[in-house]
Amino acid sequence: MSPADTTADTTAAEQPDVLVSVEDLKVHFPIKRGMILDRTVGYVYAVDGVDLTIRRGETYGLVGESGCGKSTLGRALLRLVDETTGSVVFDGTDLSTLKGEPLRRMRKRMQMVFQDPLSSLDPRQSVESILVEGLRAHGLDKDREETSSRLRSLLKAVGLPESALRKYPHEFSGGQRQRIGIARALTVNPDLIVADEPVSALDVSVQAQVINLLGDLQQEFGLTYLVIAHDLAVVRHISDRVGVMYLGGIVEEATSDALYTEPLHPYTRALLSAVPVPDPALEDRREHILLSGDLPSPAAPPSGCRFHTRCPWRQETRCDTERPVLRELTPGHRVACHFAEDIRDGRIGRHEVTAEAVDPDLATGSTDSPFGPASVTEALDHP
Ligand SMILES: Nc1ncnc2c1ncn2[C@@H]1O[C@H](COP(=O)(O)OP(=O)(O)OP(=O)(O)O)[C@@H](O)[C@H]1O
Repeated sequence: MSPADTTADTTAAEQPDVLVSVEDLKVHFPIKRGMILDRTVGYVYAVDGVDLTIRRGETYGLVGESGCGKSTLGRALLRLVDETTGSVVFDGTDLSTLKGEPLRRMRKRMQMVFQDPLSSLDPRQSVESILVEGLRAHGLDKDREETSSRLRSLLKAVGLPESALRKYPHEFSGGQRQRIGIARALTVNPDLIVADEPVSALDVSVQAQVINLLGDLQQEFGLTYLVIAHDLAVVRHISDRVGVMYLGGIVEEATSDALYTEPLHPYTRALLSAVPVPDPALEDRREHILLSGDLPSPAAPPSGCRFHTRCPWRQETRCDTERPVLRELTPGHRVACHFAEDIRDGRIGRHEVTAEAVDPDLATGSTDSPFGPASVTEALDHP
């Protein structure tokens, strides 16, 4: 472990600017069979060893394919699902040590915004009663005057007129409904908001408005966000740092700029190469990595590196048997990949990367990144 790794790993929980610190978090759901005996016949390894810190006032974006464990991780941060092992420390308190009233008080500081505002809002309740319910759950609805002025200022903050209070969810557009969902999360003055696919059910133009709103509210209320999305463009816009998840683990984490301009993990590069770009000239020049095969089942994850079954850089034996650790390869940029580590540490010289190490049908290289694709392309072009 490099000195940089040690610093990042040991002091995260004690740093005053860290709001959430997750250590080796695992959430394994039992798979049950049998009508009477209800035997456990296996587990879904939804979250399988995640280390993560979120700083105060930061937006951390979490991306990955459907089923990789993003929502489960988000829910585990809020203790909406119990961890199997590992810890979630929120503002210095290990959440697993709390129950009853202390847990309820802590939960008030963490709220969730959901993907589909229509299904997350009760159609029989007016906006007023939806918002008051949020306050009531935490005993904040005692004073009528205060409640009413709080509701009005919340609506103003999310850009809805006061008349919205008397209406019902079906009377609003998708974007307006998401504004109501956000107002509901804000009723209790949270520190952290976990937004799970907050704009993926909305039209593109409305997505931008809601993303801007989240940014404005962050400034106004000093919020910290975990934004979960499968759309890399959404996360890029809104996030300070981004983590890429694959089969229960984070495989790469960096500032938004670094991740999008210098992705180091082959999975991240495959995801980015699938994002359409508007300029056809750029499209021809950029890297195209097609991943072979489907996402393996989280109930039977591959041994060693979880990504090895689809990886164009797979090193035989090592990647099949050793699980790479998320390490800092360049300052602030953490990657879990043997191949990327070997290049960084000079164990694989750029000139030594052979066609056998890179399946040319899968990875066709590019000239964009100085560390990743460029090194592979250079090596293939100059054996
Ligand atoms: N309560 C549960 N019981 C059993 N399995 C679960 C449960 N919740 C989630 N899973 C499984 O855990 C895995 C990860 O699911 P999760 O919803 O966290 O992924 P995701 O990346 O958020 O995907 P999506 O974007 O489709 O929601 C999936 O295989 C899912 O079926």
